[in-house]
Amino acid sequence: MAVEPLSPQEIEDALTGLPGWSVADGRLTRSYRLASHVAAAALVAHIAAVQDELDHHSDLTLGYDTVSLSVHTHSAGGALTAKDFALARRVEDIAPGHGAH
Ligand SMILES: C[C@H](O)[C@H](O)[C@H]1CNC2=NC(N)=NC(=O)C2=N1
Repeated sequence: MAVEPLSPQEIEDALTGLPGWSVADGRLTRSYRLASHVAAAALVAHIAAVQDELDHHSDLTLGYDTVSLSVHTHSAGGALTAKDFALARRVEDIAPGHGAH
């Protein structure tokens, strides 16, 4: 399925519904802080499952007590698309259950 790049206005509008997320170097990105390394690793595993479900994958980085995501859409030439924002919204849904903030 072809997925279209979002316009700058569409990106701005989508970001207003995603506090904590920003666009850096053309990628949609957010970092979370967790209570421990194991808690952070559990969030990574949960995000990985969501990404497989959506068939859309971020660069996902595990730190000591942090998890960072950075995503754009390869199949749209690296543009930001609705798929990136759909993933961000799903991650926002699950992150609080891991104590992420
Ligand atoms: C074949 C498979 O559907 C594609 O490779 C998917 C997998 N995950 C993906 N993730 C991201 N971020 N962009 C893509 O274009 C993409 N394409």
